[in-house]
Order: sequence, then structure tokens, then C-alpha cells
Amino acid sequence: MTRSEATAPTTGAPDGDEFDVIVIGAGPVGENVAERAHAMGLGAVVVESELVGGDCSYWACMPSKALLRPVAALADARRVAGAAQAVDGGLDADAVLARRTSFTSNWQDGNQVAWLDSVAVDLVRGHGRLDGPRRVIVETPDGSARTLTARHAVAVCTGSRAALPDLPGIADARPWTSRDATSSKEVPGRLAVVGGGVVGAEMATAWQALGSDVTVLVRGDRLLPRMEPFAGELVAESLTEAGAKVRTGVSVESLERPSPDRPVTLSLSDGSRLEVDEVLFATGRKPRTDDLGLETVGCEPGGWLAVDDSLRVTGVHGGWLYAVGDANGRALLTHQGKYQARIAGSAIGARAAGVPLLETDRWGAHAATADHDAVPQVVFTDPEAASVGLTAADAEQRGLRVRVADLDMGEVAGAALYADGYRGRARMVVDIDREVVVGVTFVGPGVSELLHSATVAVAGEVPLERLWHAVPSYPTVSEVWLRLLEACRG
Ligand SMILES: Cc1cc2nc3c(=O)[nH]c(=O)nc-3n(C[C@H](O)[C@H](O)[C@H](O)COP(=O)(O)OP(=O)(O)OC[C@H]3O[C@@H](n4cnc5c(N)ncnc54)[C@H](O)[C@@H]3O)c2cc1C
Ligand SMILES: NC(=O)c1ccc[n+]([C@@H]2O[C@H](COP(=O)([O-])OP(=O)(O)OC[C@H]3O[C@@H](n4cnc5c(N)ncnc54)[C@H](O)[C@@H]3O)[C@@H](O)[C@H]2O)c1
Repeated sequence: MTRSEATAPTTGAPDGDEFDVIVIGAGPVGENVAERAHAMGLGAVVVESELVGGDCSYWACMPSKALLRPVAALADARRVAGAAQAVDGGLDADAVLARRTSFTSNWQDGNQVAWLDSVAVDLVRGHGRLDGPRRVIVETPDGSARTLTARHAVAVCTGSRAALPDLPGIADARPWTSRDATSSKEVPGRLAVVGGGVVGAEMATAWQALGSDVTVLVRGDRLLPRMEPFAGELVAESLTEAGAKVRTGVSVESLERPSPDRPVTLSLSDGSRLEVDEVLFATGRKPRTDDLGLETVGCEPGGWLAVDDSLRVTGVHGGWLYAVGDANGRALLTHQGKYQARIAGSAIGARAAGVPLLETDRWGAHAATADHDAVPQVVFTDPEAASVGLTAADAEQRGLRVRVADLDMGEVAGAALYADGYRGRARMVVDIDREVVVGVTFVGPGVSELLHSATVAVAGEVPLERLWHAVPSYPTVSEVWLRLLEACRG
């Protein structure tokens, strides 16, 4: 047993259950809020009802990327003459699933509990609920209740869960959610993926490569609708070449699974029916704020928690409640939630220390400005799609005057060397009033590691005239920057 599970809190008051900061939810975000609070000299406890590490470690980022990395590795080898000849056959599904399982530590959280212990953060296992200002009641696994009190702040870091549409037959169809799609130990023969967002595109890529016959059902007109249109087009093209079917403009109207061991039949809006062995609903997320006692502190349960830029929940008297990560709905991404955790942790620390004025101006130490202007995201499909900041359509919606540079990445020498017949596209969106880059999208093999250069340019608001002096090495894929800048500067 670790110190944190075994003993009373480090900063305990007489009853031992008073802490400077209480964090509800030990996902990546909660862990980081607690660690930051501790680094600011505060005592912190986290409350966790499932596994320390959260969805990201066991049913989201890590297992999904462990499923997808072999797909990219194999595809990369096949795109290089000489290496391609050494590749014989497809993926070894059992080996891929075993590697995935190892990345989840077989759904055991011992390592992450040890990490919490190493940063001197206490852990209370159980379901946490607010019970009035600064108080949290934890329903522990043995059925008892423990009341924790916070001297300074409570941070809600409870994440999100899959949102399923209310369709006839959906409960009996026992659909997969992202949890099943990332933890399944078997490869279904036929898999329908409903939803063309990030989870849908990534999981269709993984399971098609693992041997399923995948059909993606998209109600809109393309995959990855929040990215530049060419991202979804290139990913759909590649999925189709891999043998998957991508059907747009179609939704599921009802489902029928006569018994658990029989296939499921989907009735679709175009009048057709589709029989599959499993159906994954990748239709978005909803916040885990419904059973959290929010009504006891004057907040509406069940919704995304509205916060200011220091991640403090708006409208709560005394300003002691924070919501960080997926629970606030600002950007459902681990890295962005961890960024918020760093900001929230230092804001909590500064307020606890009585700092009179926090740095909450744009790009200040206590303002999560990047959430508005510079959110990076990599979609680990084949090809990868990576973007930061605004798309051209977003910029237009914000009323910015922009110049857009587009590039066929195959024209870049480094890309041609990276893969024979490299297929990829890039777009840079420039605010012409400020002459800074406000958005970049790359789609192509290996672009994920290129994204951070764009994030630095966008978050740093680096003037184009200075970017001109940031020389990409020859012959790397990064020379895409040179071509985009040439297109912008003329
Ligand atoms: C399939 C999939 C793949 C993804 N891939 C990526 C990726 O590659 N990169 C990326 O950046 N993002 C990815 N995401 C998004 C990422 O998983 C989330 O943004 C991230 O997990 C959010 O972290 P969090 O700490 O806010 O929430 P979570 O990771 O959901 O953690 C919340 C924790 O709170 C606990 N909890 C909830 N309610 C209570 C309560 N009342 N009491 C006690 N504990 C409670 C939960 O048990 C959980 O452990 C992916 C998501 C999915 C679904
Ligand atoms: N690599 C990554 O960064 C990564 C990977 C996976 C997930 N995530 C994050 O997790 C979050 C959740 O991903 P997601 O794909 O579930 O959500 P999403 O919002 O990205 O996509 C859901 C899609 O489902 C569609 N949809 C909703 N209801 C539907 C219905 N009834 N029928 C058909 N289609 C419907 C929506 O139009 C949307 O396109 C995302 O915000 C994403 O940022 C990130």
C-alpha cells in the first residue's frame, strides 16, 4: 500500500480530512492540477472512482495510439521501395492487441498511484460529490462516506464519457463506445463505425488494418469536419484504399440485435440496412458532471462547466471552484487539459498566497489563452492530420482578413524522400492585418512531429518576416514551411 492510500493527509487539520486543495478525478488533468498545487506549496488530495490515470491512460489516448502506431509503421515501410519488399503480409493482430494491453498496464493503475505518491499527493478512492462550499463527500468502495474539506479550492476534473444517440434498439444492440474500441481483445469480422469525427476516423483506421471489414457511417458530407476539408478527404481516400467503406450523408435510424450472440442490423436513413458483428458509436462526448452534487453549490448538473480563463467556474460565490480538462468542454484533449491544469494550479497557488492581482491578461501566467487561439491536435490516421489554431473557415467566421497558402506536400524534397509518391497537403492561414500565422494544417505521412513547429509560430505570434529567417533543414519534410512562406510572401 502506498503512503497516500495508507495514511492521513499530509496537511491535515485536527480531523485529518482538511486539505488545501481537493481534486475530483485523477485523470491526466486531475493528476496535474494536484501536482501543480503541491509545487505551489499546497497540500492536495485527489479523489478517484475508477483508475488513477483516467480515460486517457486506459480507454482513450494510450490504447488507441498503441493500436494505430503499427498501422503507420507498416504503411511507412510499404511506401519506400526497398523496404516495401521486406514487408510480408499485414499486421499481426494478436501482437498489436498485446502491445496495446501492455500500454494500459493491463488496466492496472499501480504505476500511476506510485507517481502520485512520489509527488506527495494524497489519494482517496471512491465517488466524489460536492456537498456545499468547499466540501466533498466521497462514497468509498467499502460503502462508507468520508467528508473532505478544502481550505482553498476544489477542482472538478471528472472528464467526459461517450454520448450515445437515443435510437430505437440501441440498448439491446450493446454498441461499442470508445472504451470497447480501445480495449477489445477480439477483432470483429464486420464493424460499423457511426460518426466521422476523430474517434470514428482513428478507430476505423485501426480496426480495418487489424482485419475487420469496416463501414463508416457519416451523417455529414465528410470525415473530420472540424479540420480543413482536405483532411477528411485524404483520410477517406486512404481508408477506402485500405478496403473500408466510407458512406456520407447517412444516419442510423434504428438497431436490431435479436440476441447478444447474433449480428446487429442497422436501419439507415437512405432506406438501406447493414448487418455487422459490432457497431461503434463515435458520436461525441458528454461531461461527467451529472452526479457531482453541483446543485449544492448553485450550479446546473450535467452540463459542461463554464469557466473563466483561470479555469474558475463562473458564478460560484467565493471563487473556490475550478473545472479543468474535459469537464469544462473547452478543448477535449489531454495536452490541452494538462495545460489548463498548469494554469489552474498556479492560479490556485497565487490566490492561496494572497497575490492581489493575477496575470490574467492574454497570454498571462494565469490565463489559458491557447484554448482560444492555439489548440494543436494530431489525428493519428494514415495519413496523419495535424492542425493548430484556426482553419480558413474559422478565421472568416471571426471576421479576420486572411491570406491562405496551400501546398501539395509531395513537391517538397524531404517529403518525396520520406515516402515514394508522398501524398499530403498543407495550409497556412495568415492574418494580413498583423502579418502573423493564425492557423496551420498538415495532412500526410509523418506530419504529427511537424505540428509543434506550427504551434510555436501560432502561439508565439511570430511575424512572417521573422519566420523567413527560421530555416528548415534540407532535405526534411519541414521545408514545407519554406514553400508556404514563399507562397505567402510572393
Ligand atoms: C478514443 C479516444 C482517443 C483519444 N485520443 C487522444 C489523443 O490521442 N490525444 C489527446 O490529446 N486526447 C485524446 N483523447 C481525449 C482525451 O482522452 C481526454 O481529453 C482526456 O482524457 C481528458 O482528461 P481528463 O483528466 O479531463 O478526463 P479523464 O481522462 O476522463 O479522467 C477523469 C477521471 O475522473 C474520474 N471521475 C469522474 N467522476 C468522478 C467522481 N465523481 N469522483 C471521483 N472520480 C471521478 C474518472 O474515473 C476518471 O478517472 C481521446 C479520447 C478518446 C475517447
Ligand atoms: N487524436 C486525438 O487528439 C483524439 C482522438 C480521439 C478523440 N479525441 C477527442 O475526443 C473527443 C471526442 O471525439 P469524437 O470523435 O467522439 O467526437 P467528435 O465531436 O470529434 O465527433 C463526433 C462526430 O459524430 C457525429 N455525430 C454526432 N451524433 C451523431 C449521430 N446521432 N449520428 C451520426 N453522427 C453523429 C458528429 O457530427 C461528429 O462529426 C474529440 O473532441 C476529440 O478532440 C482526440
